[in-house]
Amino acid sequence: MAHCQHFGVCGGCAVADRHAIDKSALLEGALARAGYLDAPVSPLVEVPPGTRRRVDLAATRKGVDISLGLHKARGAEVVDMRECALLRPEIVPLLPPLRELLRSLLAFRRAGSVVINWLENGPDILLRLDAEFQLPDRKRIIDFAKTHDVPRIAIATGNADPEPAIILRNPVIRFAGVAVTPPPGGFLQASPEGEAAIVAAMLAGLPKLTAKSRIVELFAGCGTLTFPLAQHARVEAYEGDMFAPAAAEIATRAAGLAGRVSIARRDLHRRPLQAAEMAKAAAIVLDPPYAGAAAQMRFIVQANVARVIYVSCNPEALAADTGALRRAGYSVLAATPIDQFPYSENLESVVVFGK
Ligand SMILES: C[S@@+](CC[C@H](N)C(=O)[O-])C[C@H]1O[C@@H](n2cnc3c(N)ncnc32)[C@H](O)[C@@H]1O
Repeated sequence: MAHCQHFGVCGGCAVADRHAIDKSALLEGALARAGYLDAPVSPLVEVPPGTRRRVDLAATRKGVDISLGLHKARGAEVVDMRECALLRPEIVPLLPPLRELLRSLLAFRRAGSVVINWLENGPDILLRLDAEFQLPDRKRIIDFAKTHDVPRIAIATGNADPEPAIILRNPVIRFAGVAVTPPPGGFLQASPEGEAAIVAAMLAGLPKLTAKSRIVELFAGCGTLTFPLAQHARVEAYEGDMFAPAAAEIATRAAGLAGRVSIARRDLHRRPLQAAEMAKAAAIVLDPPYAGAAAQMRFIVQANVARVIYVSCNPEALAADTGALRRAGYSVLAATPIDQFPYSENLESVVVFGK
């Protein structure tokens, strides 16, 4: 029996047995391709199913039929999600009323998406649809939020920036005790358990620090790693998203950390941080998007900082990016594979480089 009725059709899961993919071998292979043949790879950290708090669902309308779910493994069609072994259990029961809401919206013609981030005080929802939201739409969305106790529903048409349609209360997530209100649909690690494993491996990889130590963090999102790092050193963080740095900045001030954490918006592909800007840091932590950090790596190598911690969600990008570290004389001090995406070929990992 497969773990889900949609298995084999839905693109969310590639295998029926999570252990069918050797994730430690994926990390070993990536590091070998970067030239690290005997890297010390730790045992796999398994993240339990039923813990995923973030999902980006596709929605389609064909006549009166609304489909809301993930795309098929092969093909663009949407598999109408009735169950999911990976999502936290509160999310799937929200889908039938969400389908009804979508059916009623004039802003939904043919295709859209629904991002759900399940935060500390409930689901934070972003509806991205293909027509303008009308007054009746807004009223229905407000009713939905009240009926289902949804802290915030934001809306966007096409590629426009999201705007909140209703905020019942500020949606909140805490990183190392610091309360952050992420932007609508903002990036979060997929599960609290995966996040905790990433943070633990990252903190274990820090060098000895003093009160004056400074850590440079690249691709910081809205502070998932920033605030845990700030418990150990001053952190200078950079992030390219339009809204996430402001969310982290507001949280920084509210937590009284303004002297310890700075977060700036910067497109690190177009305007990578230069070597001189990272020099004298005690460590560089980077957590790039799936495509990796190609433009940034040359300057990290030039900065010649003794410790580089690379958090990766894509072994291919990890392999491509870190060959330059090996050629510059860095060794792998620790490598932790984290199965944050069970039943899929994706792998999260934290690799600590030192010289
Ligand atoms: C894997 S996420 C990590 C975010 C954060 N470290 C966390 O754990 O939540 C990658 C981040 O890189 C950001 N990003 C993508 N392209 C970027 C670019 N060109 N410059 C800077 N940041 C970028 C994304 O917005 C996202 O926040």
